[in-house]
Amino acid sequence: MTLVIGLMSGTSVDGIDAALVEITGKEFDLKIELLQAKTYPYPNPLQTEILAVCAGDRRSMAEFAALDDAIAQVFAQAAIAIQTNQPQAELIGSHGQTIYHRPPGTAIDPGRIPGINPHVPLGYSLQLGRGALIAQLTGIPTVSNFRAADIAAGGQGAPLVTKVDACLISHEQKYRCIQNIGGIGNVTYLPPKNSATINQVNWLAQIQGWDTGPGNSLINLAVEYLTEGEQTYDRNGAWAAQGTPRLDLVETWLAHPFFHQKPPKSTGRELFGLDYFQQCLADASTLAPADLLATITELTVMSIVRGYRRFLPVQPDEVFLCGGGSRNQYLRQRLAQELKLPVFPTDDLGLNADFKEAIAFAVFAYWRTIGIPGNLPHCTGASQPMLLGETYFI
Ligand SMILES: Nc1ncnc2c1ncn2[C@@H]1O[C@H](COP(=O)(O)OP(=O)(O)OP(=O)(O)O)[C@@H](O)[C@H]1O
Ligand SMILES: CC(=O)N[C@H]1[C@@H]2OC[C@@H](O2)[C@@H](O)[C@@H]1O[C@H](C)C(=O)O
Repeated sequence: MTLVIGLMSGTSVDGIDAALVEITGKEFDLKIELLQAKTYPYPNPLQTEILAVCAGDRRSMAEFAALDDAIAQVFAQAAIAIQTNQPQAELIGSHGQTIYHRPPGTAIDPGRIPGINPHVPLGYSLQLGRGALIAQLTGIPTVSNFRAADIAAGGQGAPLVTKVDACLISHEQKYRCIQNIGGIGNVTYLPPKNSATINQVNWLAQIQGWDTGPGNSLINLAVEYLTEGEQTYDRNGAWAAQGTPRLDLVETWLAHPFFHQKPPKSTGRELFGLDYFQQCLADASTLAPADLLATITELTVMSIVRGYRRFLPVQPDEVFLCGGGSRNQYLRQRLAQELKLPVFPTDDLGLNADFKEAIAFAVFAYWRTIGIPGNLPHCTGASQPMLLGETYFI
């Protein structure tokens, strides 16, 4: 049994999810017990700084390094706090804060540096909150920078949780989808374990996972816009539920090439952030507030539904939600209606929907120390299974 802390802050940039877990087993016998879990909100000035940098504001390298260390400090504080009245953890797995994500095959600023080809064969993903400082401040060995190894092998570096989902919540007979609705959405498709013909390698090869597009990112931006910053999200989807989605606009927005691209695929705030929201707003300028929110929520719903129909070999028997969007009742209801399927939170499988990603990074750190690869290469597009993360000892 190993006691591990998982730390995650996602694309919503709302705070650090910390999970203290007991881990036993390895892959197919992997078991976790959640001892303590809490979200520690970012201090306001730090959140503002992160959002500004994510949105493309420029900083000097000295300021950038200071931001890296500021994030590491609040992650370390979260790791210390989550152990209150608990036994001391042996290991930390810290995802850090994604500041920038560029999938392979995409290049920016062509020709910005004369004589340099901007088209390189690898993607790029930057998470701040360096593990070295977290290890130093907590006195606990820390694994971080989990996406780099998958990207080095030609992969997207995301979504990574696919293999953790496979090991923890697949079913013997049923086809399951595990849908995360954070800032961005991502799905894990899990065929029944007994469908494997019949060894575990074949079963793993049938699993799929990709980023579905926006989760709550556009919904949050819409609420902030409509309330002039007074509110940051549509609690339980209550506001959207009062509106009617404009389906023609949803269809227009679904024409975006990302939704048509075959997996492996990943995305971030770079694609579904402020610029994209402003384009949506320009299309929807005449809509009443509730209709705007219903329409933007419908985009998340239909991007998920169409993705399943287009890319899955077999439609799921049941869908489980995680991430903050699993608490949006309107969104959940719309998904269930469109999919004509039961949709539950992963809590119903014994896996806390709010902390599943933090738990996953505890598992990745644990796998790193016992030498088990964390990625499913056919899902991320990497050439091979990779040990994920860099370990820092004190
Ligand atoms: N009760 C609720 N009703 C509606 N939406 C909610 C509720 N609780 C949380 N959310 C939404 O969930 C978001 C946070 O989700 P989560 O913490 O899963 O995101 P994240 O981890 O930052 O994202 P990602 O998975 O993309 O990295 C909030 O910003 C909000 O939009
Ligand atoms: C680059 C990055 O941080 N991606 C996140 C983000 O949030 C959801 C989705 O986009 C997913 O691809 C990923 O996180 C999860 C934990 C993953 O890698 O599986």
